[in-house]
Amino acid sequence: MSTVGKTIRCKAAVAWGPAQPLSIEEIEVAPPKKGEVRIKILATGVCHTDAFTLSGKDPEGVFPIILGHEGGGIVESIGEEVTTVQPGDHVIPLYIPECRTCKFCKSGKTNLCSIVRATQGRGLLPDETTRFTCKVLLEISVAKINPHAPFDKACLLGCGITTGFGAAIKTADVQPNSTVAVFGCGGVGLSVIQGAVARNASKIIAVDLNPKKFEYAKKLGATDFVNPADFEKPIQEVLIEMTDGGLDYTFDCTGNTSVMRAALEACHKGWGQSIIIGVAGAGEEISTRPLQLVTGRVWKGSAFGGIKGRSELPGIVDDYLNKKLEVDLYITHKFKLEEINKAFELMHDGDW
Ligand SMILES: NC(=O)C1=CN([C@@H]2O[C@H](COP(=O)(O)OP(=O)(O)OC[C@H]3O[C@@H](n4cnc5c(N)ncnc54)[C@H](OP(=O)(O)O)[C@@H]3O)[C@@H](O)[C@H]2O)C=CC1
Ligand SMILES: N[C@@H](CCC(=O)N[C@@H](CSC=O)C(=O)NCC(=O)O)C(=O)O
Ligand SMILES: [Zn+2]
Ligand SMILES: [Zn+2]
Repeated sequence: MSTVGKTIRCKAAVAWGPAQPLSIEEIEVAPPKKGEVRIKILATGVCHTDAFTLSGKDPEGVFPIILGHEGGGIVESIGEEVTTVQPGDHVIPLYIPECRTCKFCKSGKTNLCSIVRATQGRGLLPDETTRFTCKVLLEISVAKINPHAPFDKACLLGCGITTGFGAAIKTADVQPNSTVAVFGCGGVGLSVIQGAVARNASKIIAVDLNPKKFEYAKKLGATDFVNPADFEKPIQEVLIEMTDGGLDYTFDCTGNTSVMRAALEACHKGWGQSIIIGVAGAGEEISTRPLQLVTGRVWKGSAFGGIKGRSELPGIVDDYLNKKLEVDLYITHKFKLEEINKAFELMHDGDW
């Protein structure tokens, strides 16, 4: 029986409050309005940003909330005036949309489309309402992808992998034969490594407190492995000694503001660039001696790897299908929705 135009009942993992386990609830999903798309979500990854929001440290975290911004699914129905996707299309939802008409989209300088940002942090659509309670998005927040891509893999391209890969190849524009250090080798950091390999960097140093992450970093092409716990001196000094004065590019993929400082200060004087990808908690700030910047180091940030979701994400999905981008290695476990809390526990343990 067709569900078009009707309210749907489905299951969702709801966070009722900070630091509480998610609870599986039946929710109602209203039909999409003008310019909106209702999606049947079939798979989702868990990104550290989900854990961050769940922790209560996200200044924009409003509860109750249905987490999960790394998804894949099929368009179930569309609202009036939607023209670029239709029911049955395979899609990845975008947390940064691409309207192609706002000042940001037209600038050619950024992927940070502004259309939903004002209401997004409050869990609302731009008309200040919600269809929830579920996955109804604006048409501009949907990337249509190759239907041959399996959702349980492609969903990871909806955040972590694309973010790290894009930060290396787009935001930093890593050059051949350059040196790179990646702080934090979770899903995001491992993908920076993939981007650095794609750009033929000559030295790629994986930095993590958890040595288990080095197995993955090695498989993806990191050349050196450094655990800050093995050294008594600041990690930036260790890295500067290893690289004859510092790195060409460093990336923070931890969200820890002390690590962000170390990553900047590990850069080579005169030209080193440090890219902040990690998300830090409410009230946290970064600092360094201004001399670090005066002497030519550059501090930048990157959201979703600088990737424009509708224009560029479908090509990244094709790169995966054409075996140019590794995704399968990232999947350590698969859980049913009812077991979602185990996924968060494993992310915090990092012990798999
Ligand atoms: N800007 C953007 O668009 C995006 C930002 N993010 C952010 O990027 C960050 C990484 O996300 P994700 O890869 O999913 O996270 P993970 O938790 O999977 O990975 C983080 C890694 O950093 C390690 N780590 C923690 N502290 C340190 C330290 N002091 N020195 C070195 N390594 C350390 C962790 O080790 P251990 O296992 O021991 O904890 C872990 O291996 C998060 O802050 C997330 O919110 C994510 C997606 C998009
Ligand atoms: N709500 C947080 C900010 C969260 C954040 O930094 N989001 C990143 C993506 S992280 C994905 O896993 C992002 O793309 N931000 C773009 C933006 O416009 O915010 C807070 O308020 O600190
Ligand atoms: Zn994410
Ligand atoms: Zn826009």
